Order: sequence, then structure tokens, then C-alpha cells
Amino acid sequence: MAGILALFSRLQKLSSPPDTPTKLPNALRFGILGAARIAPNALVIPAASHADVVIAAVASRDERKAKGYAKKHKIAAVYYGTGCYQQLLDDPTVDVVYNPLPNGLHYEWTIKALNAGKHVLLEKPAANTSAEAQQMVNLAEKKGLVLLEAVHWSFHPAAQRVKEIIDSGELGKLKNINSDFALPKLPSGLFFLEDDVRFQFELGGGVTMDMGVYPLSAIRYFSSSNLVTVATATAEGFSRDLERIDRAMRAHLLLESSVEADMFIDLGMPGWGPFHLIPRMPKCNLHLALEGGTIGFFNFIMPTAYHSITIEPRGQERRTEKVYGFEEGPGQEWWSTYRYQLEAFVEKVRGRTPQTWPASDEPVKQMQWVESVYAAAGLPA
Ligand SMILES: NC(=O)C1=CN([C@@H]2O[C@H](COP(=O)(O)OP(=O)(O)OC[C@H]3O[C@@H](n4cnc5c(N)ncnc54)[C@H](OP(=O)(O)O)[C@@H]3O)[C@@H](O)[C@H]2O)C=CC1
Ligand SMILES: O=C1OC[C@@H](O)[C@H](O)[C@H]1O
Repeated sequence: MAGILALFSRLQKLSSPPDTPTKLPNALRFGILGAARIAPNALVIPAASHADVVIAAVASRDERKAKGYAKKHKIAAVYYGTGCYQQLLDDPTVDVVYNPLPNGLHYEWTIKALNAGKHVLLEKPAANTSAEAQQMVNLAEKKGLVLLEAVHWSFHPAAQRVKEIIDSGELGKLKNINSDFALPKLPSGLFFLEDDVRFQFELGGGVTMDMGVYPLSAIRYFSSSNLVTVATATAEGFSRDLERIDRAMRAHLLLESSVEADMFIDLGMPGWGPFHLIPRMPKCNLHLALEGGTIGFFNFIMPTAYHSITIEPRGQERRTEKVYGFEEGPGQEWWSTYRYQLEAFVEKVRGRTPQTWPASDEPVKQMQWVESVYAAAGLPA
């Protein structure tokens, strides 16, 4: 019962932070490119509990959408119509650009934002290709600006606790990683409709671009290993663009230090039973096999709502951990992965040392791995 009450309390605080400090006079001013669905959860709500972040501007191609979004989220400056994204970049009062545009536009608008002298919080995946990602990383470095690909889950204390257990050596050497992230196809189209940006090739669609980034980054993070090769990859095409867009992907990866990994991702798992009418449960699991036992990490992508870390040393009793905060470090148990990520991002922009920070070539590796999966599956990058 106490667990259920704690869960509801966290969920309530996730959408409505209990701590909304007065903003600092010189707080960082963020501008959002596009009235994207993800921006409220990934930035606007987390910003409410950060004294050093103001959501100052939004740009949307559609005037009504722009004004409605700005009103709903209390954003003072609104740009709309043709050229609105560039107008936001030209706004001298904007310090940081949040780029949640469709994947295929990440490169263009991040390069433009960096050239306009803005720091960039960039939605995943960073770009269309690893060559583009490399150019973005190089430009940010040259300009002395912060560029972060929003791989938010790795900022959460639960993810870091799992890594700590692996690195402690308690269970010996890591041998195998299995990672699933899959959502059901629902008759109502509750998750993704067929015209979603995720299914459009020209906009950088495909499940490996969209969801693949999570298992692939997790495999890299927990193994601390580079990719040797994608041994096999099998795609299931999206019905309207079978040859170019993957709705689901299964891949088997061989890594350095003899670690092997499997990933399964799906943007719309068909239901089961008569006429596939019974929806499947969403999947979001990590399973790690080590020489001396296993670790299961359930819900590694949205751990704030609920997660569990199950450690099973061979021949010994299983134990379960749940980690909603750092023993020493920033955070509250209701902080979302996005809030932990924002904390680190602001620390970096302010020239302080964040609790954690990815290596600067992470977005490049990310795209190399995505490219390798597509190549192995015989699909165009
Ligand atoms: N970190 C996370 O947990 C998540 C990350 N994402 C990432 O965020 C990004 C956006 O996803 P999501 O919010 O679901 O997408 P949406 O479709 O809701 O938003 C994308 C925005 O891009 C703008 N846009 C510009 N050009 C186009 C175009 N040709 N077609 C469609 N939209 C266009 C639109 O803004 P406007 O019309 O207002 O100008 C639109 O609102 C993706 O990169 C995705 O991978 C998504 C979900 C979760
Ligand atoms: O967190 C997520 O879940 C569903 C995906 O389609 C989305 O883009 C991703 O970031």
C-alpha cells in the first residue's frame, strides 16, 4: 500500500512539481524550436523547478498553434510563420535552444543554432548520420558551446546504480545484455498515428532512429564497450513504406571484451488473439548476464514513475533495489530523468561540474551504431 501511495505521489509531482523556486535574475533563457509534443515533459515542466531556467521563447510555423502553446506554457516570446525558427535563433535574449524538431531536421537547426552562438539541448537521435553528428560536435567545440543529445535516462540515479553494481565486480565480468523497448499498436492510435513523424523517411523516421537510441545507448553505457559488429539485424517494415521505414527491429551485436547484446524495439507491436485485437503490454527491460549472476532493470527509460533493479548472484538470494535519488548529489525522488538531465545541462553551461556528463563523441558513436544496424538489416540509413 505504501508503495502504491509513493508511486501516485511521484506521478503527481512529475506533472506538477511541488518546488517552483523564484527565477534567478540572470536565469538561462531557453527557446523551443517547434511546438513539439515532447517539450512539456522534457523541458517545460522540469524547468519549473529550476531557478536558473526560464522558457523564454517558442517558434511554431503555425500562428494559432504558436500562440496557444505559448499561452498554455506561459512563454513570453512567440515566433510564427515562415522563418520563425531563424527568428528565434536571431533573438539575442535567447541563451539556449531546445531542438525537438523531427529527427531529419536536427542537424540543420542545431548547426544554425550553434552558429547563432546558442547552447543546444538536442533531442535524440542527434542527426541523420554519424558524419553529421561529428560536424555538430566539432562546431560546438570550436564555438565553446554546450551541445547535449538528450539521452535523458542515463542521468537518473537508478541507471547509475546499475552501472555501479556492474563496475563493482560483485558479479564478475559482464557477458550479455538484452534490451527491449516496445510499445503496442492500439486501435485508437494512442501511441503513434500512421502520419507520425516517426514513420516519414524524409524526416528521419524509423524505429531504430527513434527508439533504437535507448537500447543502443544503454548497451554502450553498461558495457563501456565499443561495437565490433552488428552480427544480425532483422527489420519489420512499416506497412506504408516497407522498403525504407522500420517499424520494429531485432539486432544482435558483438562488442569489444566479448560482450554480446540483443535489442528489440517496436513502435507498434501488433496485438494478439482473434484479429490481433488484444493489445500487448509495453516492454522496457534491461537484462544483464554476468559471470556470477544477473541484473534485471525494469523500466530503465522512465524510472521515476516506477522501476526495479533485481540482482541475483548465482547460488545466493535475490535482492531488489529502487533508487530515486543520489546519496550525495542533486535531486528529489520525484525528479524525472529530464529534470536530472536539465540539472546537468545547466551546470555544464554555467561552467561547473555536472554530476555526470557523456563523452563528447557519444552522439557520433550513437549514429555509427544506428548506421551499423541499418546496414546489417539491409535498410537505407
Ligand atoms: N526524449 C524523449 O523522451 C523523447 C524525444 N522525442 C524526440 O523529440 C522529437 C520530436 O518528437 P515529438 O515531440 O513526438 O514530435 P512532434 O511531431 O510533436 O513535434 C515535432 C515538431 O517539429 C516541427 N516540425 C517542423 N517541420 C516539420 C515537418 N515537416 N513535419 C512535422 N513537424 C515538423 C513541428 O513544429 P511546428 O509545426 O510547431 O513548427 C512539430 O511540432 C523527435 O526527435 C523525437 O525523437 C520524442 C518523444 C520523447
Ligand atoms: O521515449 C520515447 O518513447 C517513445 C518514442 O517514440 C519517443 O520518441 C521516445 O523518445
